[in-house]
Amino acid sequence: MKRNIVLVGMMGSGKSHIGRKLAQRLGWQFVDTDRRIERAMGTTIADFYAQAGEKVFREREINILQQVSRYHEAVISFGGNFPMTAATYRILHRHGFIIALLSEPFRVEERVSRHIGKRPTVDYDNLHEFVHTMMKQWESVYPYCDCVVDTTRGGASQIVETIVEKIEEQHVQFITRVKKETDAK
Ligand SMILES: Nc1ncnc2c1ncn2[C@@H]1O[C@H](COP(=O)(O)OP(=O)(O)O)[C@@H](O)[C@H]1O
Ligand SMILES: O=C(O)C1=C[C@@H](OP(=O)(O)O)[C@@H](O)[C@H](O)C1
Ligand SMILES: [Mg+2]
Repeated sequence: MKRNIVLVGMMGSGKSHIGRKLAQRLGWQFVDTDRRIERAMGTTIADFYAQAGEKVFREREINILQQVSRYHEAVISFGGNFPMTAATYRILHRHGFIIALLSEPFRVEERVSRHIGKRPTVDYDNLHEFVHTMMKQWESVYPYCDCVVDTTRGGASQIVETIVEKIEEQHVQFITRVKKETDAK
């Protein structure tokens, strides 16, 4: 039995966008680790990253994983460079159905170019090469994910339905949140 759905994968694959829509479709809560960090730190990811540095940023992401991994009925989107180590994978996999999103390089380049400055680790001067390297890194992670979904084409609603179908095909069982009487009020 799983508790939640986690979305991982390269930047620009649509984790935040699709994650929100998937949560709406399921009537679940949506958590984006970037938004959590921004709320906790009272600043943007770009500013926090610039001030605190990569090591502290990754520690924050792992800390959020520890906070949210036991949530029920939540769709949780992680950052595109979230450290997928044996230790973080164990936590993700224990409670979460892990969905990796991937898109073809041209689409990733197009999407990450929309909000320059938002993603602090992107090398915009060598974007093509940067995306290629990022894809290579993610390739080794896909085999460990419960399902991989291509988000190059199709609107969000279509991709969400593909994900729902895959979950049904795999007969994934989720522990449902115990509804309190006050929920209905
Ligand atoms: N299926 C899609 N169709 C059209 N636009 C999309 C789709 N998925 C993502 N986008 C857009 O691409 C950009 C990057 O998506 P985002 O969800 O932030 O990706 P990630 O969180 O994986 O970096 C956003 O502007 C988003 O609205
Ligand atoms: O790890 C990183 O360097 C980041 C990845 C990006 O995640 P996305 O995959 O959601 O774009 C971005 O949102 C975040 O601000 C920083
Ligand atoms: Mg995102």
